Amino acid sequence: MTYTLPVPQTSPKDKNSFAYASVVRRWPSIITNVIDAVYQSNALDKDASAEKLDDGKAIIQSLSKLRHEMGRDQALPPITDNDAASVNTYNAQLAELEKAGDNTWFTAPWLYAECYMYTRIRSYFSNSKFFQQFDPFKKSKDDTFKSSKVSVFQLAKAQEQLISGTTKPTHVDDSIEIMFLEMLQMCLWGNATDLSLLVDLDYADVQKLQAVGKKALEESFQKIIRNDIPQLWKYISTKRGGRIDFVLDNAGYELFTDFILADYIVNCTPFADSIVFHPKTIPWFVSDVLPADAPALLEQLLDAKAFFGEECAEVVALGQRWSKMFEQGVFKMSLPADYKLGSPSPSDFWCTAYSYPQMPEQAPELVSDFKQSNLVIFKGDLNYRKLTSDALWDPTTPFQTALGPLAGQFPLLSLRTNKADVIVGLEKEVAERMEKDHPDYRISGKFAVVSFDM
Ligand SMILES: O=P(O)(O)OC[C@@]1(O)O[C@H](CO)[C@@H](O)[C@@H]1O
Repeated sequence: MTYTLPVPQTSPKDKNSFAYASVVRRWPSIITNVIDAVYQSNALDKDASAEKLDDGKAIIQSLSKLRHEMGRDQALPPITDNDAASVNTYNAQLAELEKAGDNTWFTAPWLYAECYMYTRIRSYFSNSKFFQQFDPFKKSKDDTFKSSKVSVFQLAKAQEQLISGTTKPTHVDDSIEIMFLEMLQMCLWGNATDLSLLVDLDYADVQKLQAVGKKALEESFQKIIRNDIPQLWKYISTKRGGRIDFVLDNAGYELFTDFILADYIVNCTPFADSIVFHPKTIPWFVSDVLPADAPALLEQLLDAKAFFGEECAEVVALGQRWSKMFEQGVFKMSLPADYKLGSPSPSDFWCTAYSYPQMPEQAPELVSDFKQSNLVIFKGDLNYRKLTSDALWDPTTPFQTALGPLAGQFPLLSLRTNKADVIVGLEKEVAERMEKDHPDYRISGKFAVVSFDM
């Protein structure tokens, strides 16, 4: 049966919302950056044929038109993409929005319009001749990962110490519980610094959010305003063997922290023997992981000196161990590294505008697959927005209520730093205190929630 959401979704119609600020300020600047990436690609390719240069110019023209449309709050036209299967779902949803008169940039639900924007941007590349596999965000992903050098080196050293000489335990003790908690936190805060947010943060903020020392983690523990780790621990500590899935978020530093946690789980706990990582199928929300981003990260670690500009034996060792784990199938990406962007695949659902309560109806094969997993970890803000339908729930609404028909389907954990209006699962007293003391707690990226359902 089709799920009917009991509350409205967030919308830029509310001028006080983060959704509104994002449509006004962030999206145009993201489109400008894509234009710049295409321009640079043409400018740097000294051997480019006139045909390729014209191809790039046509994309730039379409992108400028898109930005103009947005600024004028025009109606969203149906998307035409020669390849992408998900385009039909966008156009069907758009037809429904049109009936309700909510089919312009400032009247469509924020989640729909944002997913639509990335799919529209993708369509220009997909329909081009020379830019079909071009990721306009690749350079910014790499640049930001480079600037995370301090935390990357620190984590690599700690990880090598932790893992070398460890044999995989068969039973659980207090030290595993303490370390597991720290690892989850490290991975959670790895989400704080995604690229689309960098529009609003300065470099010092980013460094602070990436701090991984013991003291920093203790401080950030206080900032987890809903914390289901005790419930998660009760469940996961009984698991032996099998697999855990990560529905990924950002490439670079966040993916590095995902690999650290995954490495720890398979080598230092009995909770799973293998990990499956789920990337996106098209360039998405600026910094989301594409299939090719995982091998690229391994290469960057293997050649740490060239990439980070400094030797670090532990970083290289991590690159070597993780490469081996991929070869052995202990780590696995759900799409191959040579996946052709946008081509039909079982992962199409991730780049639709559907929320996850619609997963049982729209992607039943994903639900069946996840039922085989010990735990599915959803990383980041966008996954949280989709888990909760990006709706205007009262903050004290139970997470399970917001999950709708997804609740109880498979064990799931959301690790999310708060970067959007939606929030659920808070105690009344916490919600009131946050509203009073930190009115921007939903969007600043400085607070987080860890939510679990099984
Ligand atoms: O999923 P992520 O990387 O944690 O966050 C995605 C994000 O940066 O993009 C949206 C705004 O454009 C917000 O939901 C959120 O702030």
